[in-house]
Amino acid sequence: MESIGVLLMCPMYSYLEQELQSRFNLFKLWQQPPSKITEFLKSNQRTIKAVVSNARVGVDAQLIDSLPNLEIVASFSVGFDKIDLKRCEEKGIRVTNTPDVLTDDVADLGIALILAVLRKICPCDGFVRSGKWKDGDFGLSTKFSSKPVGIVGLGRIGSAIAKRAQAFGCSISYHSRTQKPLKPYKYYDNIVDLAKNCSILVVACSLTDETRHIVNREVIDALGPRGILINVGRGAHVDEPELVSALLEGRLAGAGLDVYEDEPEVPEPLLRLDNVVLLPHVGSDTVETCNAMADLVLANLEAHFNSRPLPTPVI
Ligand SMILES: O=CC(=O)O
Repeated sequence: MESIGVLLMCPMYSYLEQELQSRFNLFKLWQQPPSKITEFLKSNQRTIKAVVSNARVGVDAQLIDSLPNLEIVASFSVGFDKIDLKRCEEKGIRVTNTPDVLTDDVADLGIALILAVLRKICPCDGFVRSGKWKDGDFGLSTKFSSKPVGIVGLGRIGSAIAKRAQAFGCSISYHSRTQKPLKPYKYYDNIVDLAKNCSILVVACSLTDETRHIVNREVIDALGPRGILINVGRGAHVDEPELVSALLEGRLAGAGLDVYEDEPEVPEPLLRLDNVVLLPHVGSDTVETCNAMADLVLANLEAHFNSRPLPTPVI
């Protein structure tokens, strides 16, 4: 394996980097000066047979075209919306991701965001630290248990969020492309109707052309001034300027966001709102899960180069 060239797109979890380094001929793209990247790719194009990407960086058609011996793209992420799947398919390049191992963490964080927004965890923490508690009580927040929760996308992560929210006594409904006959939750074929009928809307679907900006002004207005929006999917699921104006105008009660349209940029007005909880895209970032994701990336590469079936193929 030491002779197989693997191109790592950006700095990643150190354990993964070390293991790739010890098993393959590892190239680190970000260590090349931008003006030298074309030359670097040209001089190593014969050796590089695999690319390791992640949710933030992906792999575009230009890079794929510049690596004629590329056989596999292994993403250190469950989402593959930044990988040009069409180009990979055209060229017979395999693509893998890291599903299942991160489901619990992302679902846990979804629930944490709901609780943080409704129970005002961050402002409460600030209240204690600033010493304001000595001047009086904090005030009231909003109950989570038994609230109606609407989930956009009832895949692995959406289902795990549903299960957790059920344990809080919440009624669960969902919107997805097709109804899931085995799921005991109310289905809406229209996201606006889902938003009208819940007070917590959680986005947990994958990003596709159909789900880009699926949460638009109409959906936000259907959720209404007592509703909150939670996004653990992708920033581009939400029309961000519409979300910002709804929050500023009081047309939405709050939001808990782990993802943004233009990461790491976060719309500036959100930084001043205390009914919004902002996380830096850390849904799966626990030691346990990152170890498991790294092992899955390595297992996919090893399987591919030993002509075994891929553990978690996308294509
Ligand atoms: O966003 C994170 C992932 O896709 O794994």
